[in-house]
Amino acid sequence: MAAAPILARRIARSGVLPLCCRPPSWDRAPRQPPGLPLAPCRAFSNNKIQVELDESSGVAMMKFKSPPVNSLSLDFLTEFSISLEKLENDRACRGVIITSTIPKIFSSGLDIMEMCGKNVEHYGEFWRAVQEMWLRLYGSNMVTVAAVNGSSPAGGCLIALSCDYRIMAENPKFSIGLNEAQLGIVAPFWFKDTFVNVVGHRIAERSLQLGSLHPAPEALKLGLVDELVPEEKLLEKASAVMARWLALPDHARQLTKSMMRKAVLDHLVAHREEDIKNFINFISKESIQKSLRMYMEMLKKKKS
Ligand SMILES: CCCCCCC/C=C/C(=O)SCCNC(=O)CCNC(=O)[C@H](O)C(C)(C)COP(=O)(O)OP(=O)(O)OC[C@H]1O[C@@H](n2cnc3c(N)ncnc32)[C@H](O)[C@@H]1OP(=O)(O)O
Repeated sequence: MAAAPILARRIARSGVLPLCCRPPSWDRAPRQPPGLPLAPCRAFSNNKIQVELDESSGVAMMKFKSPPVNSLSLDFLTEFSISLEKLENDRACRGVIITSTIPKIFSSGLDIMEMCGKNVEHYGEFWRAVQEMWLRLYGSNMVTVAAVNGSSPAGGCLIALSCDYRIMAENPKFSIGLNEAQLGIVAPFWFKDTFVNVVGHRIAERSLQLGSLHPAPEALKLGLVDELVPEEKLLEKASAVMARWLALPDHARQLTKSMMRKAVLDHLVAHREEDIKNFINFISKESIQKSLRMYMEMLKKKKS
């Protein structure tokens, strides 16, 4: 029996406190008393995500490892939320770098198969898990850096947008954006708000209406990512950025982050059930199901 639905229900029941459930952490600087041997790396690896926490720096490396394309299935989202929760509650952890082990792909976004031909209960459970993941990531007290080492459409882009800083591999073949309109679906208001908060209203409106996927150099120009670096330098750069952000007192950075993001987080928290109903109604429409099936066929044809 699959564990994910049980875990998803467990998370859902526990409820999420955006920004964030653990106490403020200005007293949580990583502790490495001088003269002691280097603190060990603590690792936990589940099926789809691998996490390593370096206790000496307080930085966790989170790597997506769900072939072929790191699509955000219910299982993946559940694992992601649990991993974030574990790190959030770990006093040794102050920051997380998110990247992928799959060559050329950061994440292909929400798993389209989770939105095709399933029943209403499944759609509800799936959408709650999508919300949960975003509330935890966007509302995290940790410093979050996305090291985008491949293409990152739709839900993959949302993950990057929800981080504090985005570094992308400078390969023009890698693209990023909220391309939902190309699938005949609509990014929900909290995807849109997250996007607007990063790139501003005009760029977000044009990009969303066109369902654009921006090659890395264009993404940089639009401010969708903060910098581009050669792929082999991506993790080194992410660590350097992380060190700069962690040099500030946690409480000042966290309260500032909360001030910037609170309205958008509160909006979803206040309308969570309505948002789930809206998703179920939308995705259950035969016309939407047809669009998604056609899109999946198009992906398969592209291969042959
Ligand atoms: C009111 C609310 C309304 C609803 C809101 C819903 C919001 C939705 C958000 C989303 O995230 S929707 C998903 C959007 N994602 C995409 O458009 C990406 C589609 N995929 C691609 O463009 C490419 O696959 C890729 C990621 C660029 C990788 O290309 P590559 O050539 O390396 O691999 P492929 O041969 O295309 O794919 C391999 C394999 O994986 C399947 N697959 C790809 N993406 C997805 C996905 N998102 N979900 C499920 N499956 C996916 C693809 O079909 C191939 O399968 P097989 O043919 O091998 O069986």
